[in-house]
Amino acid sequence: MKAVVVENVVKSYGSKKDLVEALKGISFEVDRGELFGIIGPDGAGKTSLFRILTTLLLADSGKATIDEYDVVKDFKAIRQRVGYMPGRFSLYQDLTVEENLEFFATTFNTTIRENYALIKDIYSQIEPFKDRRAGKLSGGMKQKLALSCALIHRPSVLFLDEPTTGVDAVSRKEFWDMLQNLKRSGITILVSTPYMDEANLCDRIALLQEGKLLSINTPAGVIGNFKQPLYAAKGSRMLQLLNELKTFKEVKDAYPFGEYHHVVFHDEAGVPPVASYFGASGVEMFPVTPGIEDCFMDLMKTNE
Ligand SMILES: Nc1ncnc2c1ncn2[C@@H]1O[C@H](COP(=O)(O)OP(=O)(O)OP(=O)(O)O)[C@@H](O)[C@H]1O
Repeated sequence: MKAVVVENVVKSYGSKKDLVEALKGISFEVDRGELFGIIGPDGAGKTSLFRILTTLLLADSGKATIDEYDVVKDFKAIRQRVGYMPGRFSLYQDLTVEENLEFFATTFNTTIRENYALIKDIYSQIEPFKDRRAGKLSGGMKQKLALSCALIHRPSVLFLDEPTTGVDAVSRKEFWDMLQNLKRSGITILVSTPYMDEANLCDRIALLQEGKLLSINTPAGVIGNFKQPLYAAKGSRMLQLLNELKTFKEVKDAYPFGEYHHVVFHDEAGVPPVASYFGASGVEMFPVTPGIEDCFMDLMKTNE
């Protein structure tokens, strides 16, 4: 049984003149117990997709099921089965940590004690502050409380919409460690993120751009499909270098990447003439292994 099945889901907002096509026919499946990442920049359609799958928004067309329950017909059953941590902080700022958790537990007809074992690792880190109002917590602590609340009814499928956006690097790392532990307890997790480096921590990823899925694969599979030569380049005048690189017919794409530019060539034959031209003017250029971000850039370029 698949935990999530999405078939040709379409969602638009607005009307004719200012129509926004947020999802342009999305299809994918998620296996039970998988940690599945939806990777995409702002506005790609991640939130719309999650809201449809958690029964908070109706799609214009297409079909989706969670644990074989239909998101439209069986919305009540799905609400019992899914946990949802929305992108923006969704907790009651004026309630304390413990009151927030109790509120969510009561909504699902359960108690903190009944499911304490599931949230223990996460909740115990904020439990010393259980009398503090949620609005007074740090970003990382809010995130842990929101995750505890999304888990308190022991969901079968957990949806996390950009859980690490705006959270510091240490808390981000901790958060992903928590997800790996949750995965071990058998929960299916769908997590959206704009951070490419987090893609490597998922079992499989779907790359979403302007409402379209560009690729669905394991992180290694996505990288394995990148076959073109990729080089890093650095010179004394980086903007000029970037513009100049783009004028070569051998260069498929060039974009800033940290302190370097990444240069994608159409094929190996195109590398020597470009490398020797820039080598003569003191530009440093060497081959690099592609990462998810390079693959995403390339898929977007191809998709244009
Ligand atoms: N209620 C709405 N009315 C009109 N347009 C909307 C509405 N909600 C979303 N959109 C638009 O639909 C597109 C997809 O938005 P969505 O929030 O699903 O993407 P996202 O990947 O979650 O991005 P973000 O991280 O910025 O929320 C965007 O262009 C957004 O502006």
